[in-house]
Amino acid sequence: MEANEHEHVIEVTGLRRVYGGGFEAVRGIDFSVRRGEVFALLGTNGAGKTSTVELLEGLASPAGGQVRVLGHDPYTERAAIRPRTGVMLQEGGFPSELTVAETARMWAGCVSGARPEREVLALVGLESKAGVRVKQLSGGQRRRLDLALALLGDPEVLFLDEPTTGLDAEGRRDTWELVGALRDGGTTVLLTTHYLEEAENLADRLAIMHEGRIAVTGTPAEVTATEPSRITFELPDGYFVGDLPPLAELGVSDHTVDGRTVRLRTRELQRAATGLLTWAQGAGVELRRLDVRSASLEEAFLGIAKDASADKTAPKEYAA
Ligand SMILES: Nc1ncnc2c1ncn2[C@@H]1O[C@H](COP(=O)(O)OP(=O)(O)OP(=O)(O)O)[C@@H](O)[C@H]1O
Repeated sequence: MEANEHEHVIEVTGLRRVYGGGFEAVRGIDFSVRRGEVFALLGTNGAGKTSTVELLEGLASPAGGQVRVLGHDPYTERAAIRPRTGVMLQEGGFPSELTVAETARMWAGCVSGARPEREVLALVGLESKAGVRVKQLSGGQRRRLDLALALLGDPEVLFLDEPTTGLDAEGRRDTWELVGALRDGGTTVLLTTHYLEEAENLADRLAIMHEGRIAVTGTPAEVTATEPSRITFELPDGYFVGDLPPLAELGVSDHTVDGRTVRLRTRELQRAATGLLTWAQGAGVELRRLDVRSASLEEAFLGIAKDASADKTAPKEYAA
């Protein structure tokens, strides 16, 4: 098939997953992932990320709705898509007595057209550990081995379930670089993560799940824009909050005062900051400890999780 960057490689509509005891872990979700995109699924603990990814990987069948991966149903047409996808599970569960190279070789035997194991071990920085038994690897090195195995088939679509859990800061950066390079090479990546910084760094688009539903979908910038920005400063000596220009007219939605420290929240950051600085200049005063910042993905995440608990009916979505 001709590579088309607008092609939806993953399409999920009305997807539901119900476990044996009747618990509905995924409650009708919709999203799509374009070719060559990195898409992150974020969420609170137990939000339903792994339950969703398992449906995309064809490991279980949905209780309702539909999944298409590369145009196929991953459960009933597993044979068609398996050679074109790579899966990194949360727990690889490989025999701990085998060495790293033996594990890769064993796994390569299950993958049609597998790359040489040395090549994938080099990609994840494990070539020097080829002769080491899996049980002697650190937790982070095991995650890297899991990733190497997912790359053996040179997949078009890569599923990464918490790829950097247990990695130190350097290992995490290395994995981000590798995922970035894979994306640049045209690989479509769907990942779950608990690290908001990871999603901010890697994801072209993301969805935040909460209690089986998607609360918001969009680019990291679109999602952070759902939360107000903040301006913090110290009141100049001899001034009170009442001396500032009317805050509502500057687009400030609320403010708090703690001693001399004033904290403003606004969805119109430029207008509020300009108004405040113009006032300070006019008054000939300095706003000490001035800090102006957009919401981080973490603030948006916390705000969305809180809102989603209060209102389960209206997911926010931005243009794909
Ligand atoms: N086999 C199962 N039987 C019954 N309930 C399950 C089963 N597996 C998961 N669940 C429940 O489904 C919900 C979603 O779990 P899931 O593992 O998909 O969440 P998650 O978003 O991946 O969480 P985490 O971030 O903690 O890994 C949780 O409430 C979990 O307890």
